[in-house]
Amino acid sequence: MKQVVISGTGLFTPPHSISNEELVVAFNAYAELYNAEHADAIAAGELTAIEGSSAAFIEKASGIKSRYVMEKSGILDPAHMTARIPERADEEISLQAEICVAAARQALDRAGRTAADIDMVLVACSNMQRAYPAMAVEVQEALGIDGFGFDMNVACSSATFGIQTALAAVQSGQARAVLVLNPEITSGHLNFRDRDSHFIFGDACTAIVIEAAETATSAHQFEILESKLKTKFSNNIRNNFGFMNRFDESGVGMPDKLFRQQGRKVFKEVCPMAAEMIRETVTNAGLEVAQVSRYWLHQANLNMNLLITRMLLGRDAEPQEAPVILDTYANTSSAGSIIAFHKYQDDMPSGSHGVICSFGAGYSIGCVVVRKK
Ligand SMILES: CC(=O)SCCNC(=O)CCNC(=O)[C@H](O)C(C)(C)COP(=O)(O)OP(=O)(O)OC[C@H]1O[C@@H](n2cnc3c(N)ncnc32)[C@H](O)[C@@H]1OP(=O)(O)O
Repeated sequence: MKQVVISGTGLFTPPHSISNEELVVAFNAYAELYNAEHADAIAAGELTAIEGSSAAFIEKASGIKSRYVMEKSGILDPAHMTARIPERADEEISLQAEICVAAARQALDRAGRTAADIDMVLVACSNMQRAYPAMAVEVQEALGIDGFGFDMNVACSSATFGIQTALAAVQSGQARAVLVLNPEITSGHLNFRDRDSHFIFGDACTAIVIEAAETATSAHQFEILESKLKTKFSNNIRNNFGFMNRFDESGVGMPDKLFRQQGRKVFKEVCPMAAEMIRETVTNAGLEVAQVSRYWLHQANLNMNLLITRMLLGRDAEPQEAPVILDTYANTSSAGSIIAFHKYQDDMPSGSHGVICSFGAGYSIGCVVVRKK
């Protein structure tokens, strides 16, 4: 089988950061406004008052201290509680394509490649800005890539599913090199009025170049040794937003058209599945867990990652074994494990092994075992 490598990665980080403290001030002001506005109904027991949020709870429950967003003032306005980003004209590049291009240029540079070397563009993420044309085709045009592109959505596992799709395309000869992009503007699906989840997500975009090892020239190559995907249906992470919402207008814009989850159930069910998948994929690669020196895990929740590595290693992971980026980026959905991979790979010696693992809505789990060249 043809050897395939990840030859470069890129990261777009949005310009604005919001600390837990800032987010909580906005949420609590919103809660006060809501409670005052509905005081009579609350007193009559018809509505429940909204309780305040707390920065200490957020950090303890999730490990998140801050998050990056595309626009900050609207999110922190208690009377608005979502980003203010004007719609662009059809003639302008769309916002999601723009952040793809920024991340892609970095990844191409790092891979020592140009647009002329890429045959396929995959935009793989949780939320697409529009129904069509495919975001990947707009990115392809913006970068001047000949060939083809398409979009795919496997929620938080979109990047690893994208890597496997790219791997298959290179192995089959469909593409010499593939650009996989994960533009996560998660502030669009996050309900900033929901106390249980208003702190969870942040925005970012990652890019990955995948190509045949025999022609790769990059100084940052990771050979893909094995990749494994799994899905199992669950309603515990769900968002009912979609093109059929308008058929039942009473539901348009309701909270179920945004991200919602049963966080405790997700925690309990997904951690063992992820640990098992990693073990299986490492074994399929002809390795033992002890031979893996780095885990670039999905960055949803610090406690999940601590538990998964403990299940695998039988001890607590050292900080460098499972790098954390969710403290400053929060959960960036599919981009999270790739941000960790992008930021924490240069110190690895040639021949060392690592695992990229994502898990999320679906449920979906993707696991990729790599060896530093
Ligand atoms: C895999 C993915 O990417 S999906 C997206 C992210 N999903 C995940 O991270 C799934 C994993 N789940 C989790 O990490 C956790 O369930 C979290 C972080 C979401 C929530 O933490 P939990 O400890 O489970 O909080 P839980 O909802 O049970 O609430 C615990 C208490 O804190 C309170 N609480 C909830 N939100 C807040 C808040 N913002 N501020 C203060 N207190 C709060 C609750 O009212 C509850 O109080 P009680 O014990 O008096 O009833």
